[in-house]
Amino acid sequence: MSKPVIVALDFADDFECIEFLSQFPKDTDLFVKIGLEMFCQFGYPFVRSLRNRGYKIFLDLKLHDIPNTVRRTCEMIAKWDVQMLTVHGSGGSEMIAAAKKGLEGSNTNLLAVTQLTSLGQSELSEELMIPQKSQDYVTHLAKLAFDNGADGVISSALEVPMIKEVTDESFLCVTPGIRPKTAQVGDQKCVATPKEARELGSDAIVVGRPITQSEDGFSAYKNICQEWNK
Ligand SMILES: O=C(O)c1cc(=O)[nH]c(=O)n1[C@@H]1O[C@H](COP(=O)(O)O)[C@@H](O)[C@H]1O
Repeated sequence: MSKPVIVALDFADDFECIEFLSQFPKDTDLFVKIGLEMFCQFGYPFVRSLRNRGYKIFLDLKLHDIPNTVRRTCEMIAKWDVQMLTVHGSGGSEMIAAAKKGLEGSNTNLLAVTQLTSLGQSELSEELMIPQKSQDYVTHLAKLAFDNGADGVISSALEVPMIKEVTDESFLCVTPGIRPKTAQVGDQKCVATPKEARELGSDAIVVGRPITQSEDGFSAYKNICQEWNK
């Protein structure tokens, strides 16, 4: 099975989103990411409607709360038949384990966010006062997630080899911050091309604006899939 290109549906309204999706032929095996922006506006009915179209869903809610609240939230999401869900790894061991417990019996992969790809070393040390080097912090959070039952992490592609080394080959590394050579980097600090991500061992890539803001979203998607799965 080819590894997925997950399309991040970060749209301001559902009409724009549905219009974007209408470019894709019905038989496209689409894997989409629903993030906070769309979920806050359209909630579960939107998730269900995309699932009913046969799309695979990465529900990117980046949960971060006390373990009890996260577990109860995950128990609810476990009924939604989504393929991936995110929590923040920095929520700690108990919170990660509680999320996994909440998802018990479902097919939802639990992914922990390590360090956001929009944060560089200076934000980490100067703003968040985290003394570790960024790479050490990421591998530490990845190991914490692994040890507490997560199925994988969200990280930069550049960090995948280190993460696989401290966890396991089967531990999923899902990587945003993907930019084909011709695309604008924008607010992302840690970027890689689809080819680089593949060579570094990513299990799936998350791509938003290079596809959703393109004149021809379907072609952009196909080109990225081609480079990724070569
Ligand atoms: O959890 C994520 O998906 C995520 C984590 C992270 O560290 N960086 C990151 O960019 N993302 C998401 O990945 C997507 C990237 O979108 P583009 O930068 O438009 O390709 C957005 O939906 C982000 O919310």
